[in-house]
Amino acid sequence: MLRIAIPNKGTLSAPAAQMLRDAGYRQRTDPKELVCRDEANNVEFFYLRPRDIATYVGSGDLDLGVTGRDLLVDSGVPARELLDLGFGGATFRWAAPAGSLASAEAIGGRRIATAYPGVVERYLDEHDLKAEVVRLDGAVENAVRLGVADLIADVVETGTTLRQAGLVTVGEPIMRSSAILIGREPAADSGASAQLMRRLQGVLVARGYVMLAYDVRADLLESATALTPGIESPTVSPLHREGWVAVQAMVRRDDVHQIMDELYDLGARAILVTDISNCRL
Ligand SMILES: Nc1ncnc2c1ncn2[C@@H]1O[C@H](COP(=O)(O)OP(=O)(O)OP(=O)(O)O)[C@@H](O)[C@H]1O
Ligand SMILES: O=P(O)(O)OC[C@H]1O[C@H](OP(=O)(O)OP(=O)(O)O)[C@H](O)[C@@H]1O
Ligand SMILES: [Mg+2]
Repeated sequence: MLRIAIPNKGTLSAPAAQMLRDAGYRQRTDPKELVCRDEANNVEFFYLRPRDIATYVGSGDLDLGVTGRDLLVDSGVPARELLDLGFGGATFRWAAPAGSLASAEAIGGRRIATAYPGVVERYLDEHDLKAEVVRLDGAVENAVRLGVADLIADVVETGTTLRQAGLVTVGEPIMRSSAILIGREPAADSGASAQLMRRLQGVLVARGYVMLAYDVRADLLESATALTPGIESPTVSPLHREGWVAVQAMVRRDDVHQIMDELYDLGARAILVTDISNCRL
């Protein structure tokens, strides 16, 4: 049975469970449950703190896990990223009181508060810088005004927490994070984990694409399919009406309105958009 770690609470917990449900897996119904067996799919889910997930996967005690890229890097364990899951996006950044730090190069010799010492130390090593790392558990934005640090390194999503603490970001992001599926290094080559990956990829495609269908005059088909080339190739079927064809193709959800406008201007009609609930490409 495949054993998978899922965040039990926090930012990544609900979207991770939803993505697994969308991929056809059973998930816990009570947030207090810490284990959920999905007999039909031969998978067992363990609900753990997101920060601990890389530890369990790196040690080989669990096969796969869902965590943040920043948390995987911070842990330093021998687990690797298998798939970007497309949610939980955030940047990890330096921040300090406005005007107190000219650039990221100026962090040398300062005191840095963070809940991610592994990420900060990796940056310091790579940039040949020395600084004091003050390890905190959370609410790191308070550290500067309370005097324990000169700057912080933390997760920034909307920037609201930084602004409220009177801090501004300094330099480029240290890293860009999102929720990822992680596995052991070297990879455990199991059919069940390949199946899970295919299912999750199916959900990602279904979320990113829609199915577009329209009717168009046959002499305009080449121009129309240039706008909707699909992933492999568009499906073209004859219509009862002489000289017209029906076309079906997947298009990126973000582009669909622009493409519909262009198809309409070209002369296509009966343009319909349908959500894809899942797929295997
Ligand atoms: N707005 C956000 N705040 C915090 N983490 C976020 C945010 N958006 C995405 N993430 C990601 O979520 C993960 C951290 O998850 P979570 O917030 O559950 O952990 P935590 O801060 O250690 O736990 P908690 O806040 O529940 O004590 C990281 O990978 C981080 O990049
Ligand atoms: O840019 P924002 O949208 O404001 O989000 C980022 C903030 O949210 C998280 O804190 P969380 O609420 O998880 O508390 P914590 O610091 O105790 O982990 C993170 O640590 C930042 O403080
Ligand atoms: Mg948090």
